[in-house]
Amino acid sequence: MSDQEQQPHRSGFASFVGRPNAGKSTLTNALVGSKVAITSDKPQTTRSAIRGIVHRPDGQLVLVDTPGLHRPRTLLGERLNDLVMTTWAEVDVVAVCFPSNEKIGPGDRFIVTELAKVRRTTKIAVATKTDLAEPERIGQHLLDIQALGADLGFEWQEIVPVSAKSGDQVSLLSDLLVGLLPEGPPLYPEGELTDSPEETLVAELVREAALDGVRDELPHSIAVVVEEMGLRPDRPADKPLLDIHANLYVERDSQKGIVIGHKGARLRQVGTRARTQIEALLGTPVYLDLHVKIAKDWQRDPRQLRKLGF
Ligand SMILES: Nc1nc2c(ncn2[C@@H]2O[C@H](COP(=O)(O)OP(=O)(O)OP(=O)(O)O)[C@@H](O)[C@H]2O)c(=O)[nH]1
Repeated sequence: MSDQEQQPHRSGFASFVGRPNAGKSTLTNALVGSKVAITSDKPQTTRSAIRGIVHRPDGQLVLVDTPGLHRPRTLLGERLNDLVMTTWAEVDVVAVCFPSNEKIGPGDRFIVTELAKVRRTTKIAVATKTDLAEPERIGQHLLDIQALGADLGFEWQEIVPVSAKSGDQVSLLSDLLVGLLPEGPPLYPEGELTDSPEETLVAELVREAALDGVRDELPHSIAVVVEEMGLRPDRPADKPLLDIHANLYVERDSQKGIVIGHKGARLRQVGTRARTQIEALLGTPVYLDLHVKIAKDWQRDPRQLRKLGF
């Protein structure tokens, strides 16, 4: 037997956290090797806890993708922060992402201050987007990250520089994360990339398509709910068609106009883009029926929030 075969199998959960746009979703995708978490140039696109699963001979790493933590201003903001804190206490490892091309700021400090309160969980730091920074700058960044931990009274278990774009150090990060998990058998069947319901993934892809190119204030006001999803009956086995009916919720009439566009042109683009992504994900031709609805001030209304799945 080689050394590798004698190693115990490990399994557990890790969560990437960090301020908006820190590169958490992209890193999740790079580790899992398939598009399961959405990415966007717009901050705060990750709302649901979508998990990607890394299957390896020596371990299984379940990645829990949480929303960004930020100072709450609405009821939705508070719910999101609660969700984040609960997740941190439940997972084995929290990996805080600090983009290498940006200085550590008050947003990072806020997150790490909150994380420091969660005692049990192993904390590591990831310097993301190293392809966007010079080596000297990365060196300083790593020192700053270490100092931030020390300042808040703890030591990072690891500090790892990574580029999800170029793939540099991604497999090292995978090794480190698996090494930090407890011994145990796989938690999910092999081949499973995510345990989120397909509806959640579909809703996220529609939301991603709807966010593309819209004004900065709009992203926070869009929610997508998949009302119905199923294979169309009476289709030949070799020509399946998946029917998806989804509602795209905005808060105000003016936002509805923006999403729909002139004579519906923008909504058609959103539909086409989302459909292409969903087909690629599920491997089935899709008929996507998309409607825009107004849920007035849904971010502040508990009943609306529950209906929209928060
Ligand atoms: N050059 C480069 N860009 C990256 C890298 N990782 C992420 N990005 C880009 O940074 C932006 C934000 O990445 P995301 O993965 O969506 O960031 P996030 O932290 O999940 O963002 P939120 O969901 O808003 O919290 C996207 O435009 C990515 O393409 C990287 O390693 N190198």
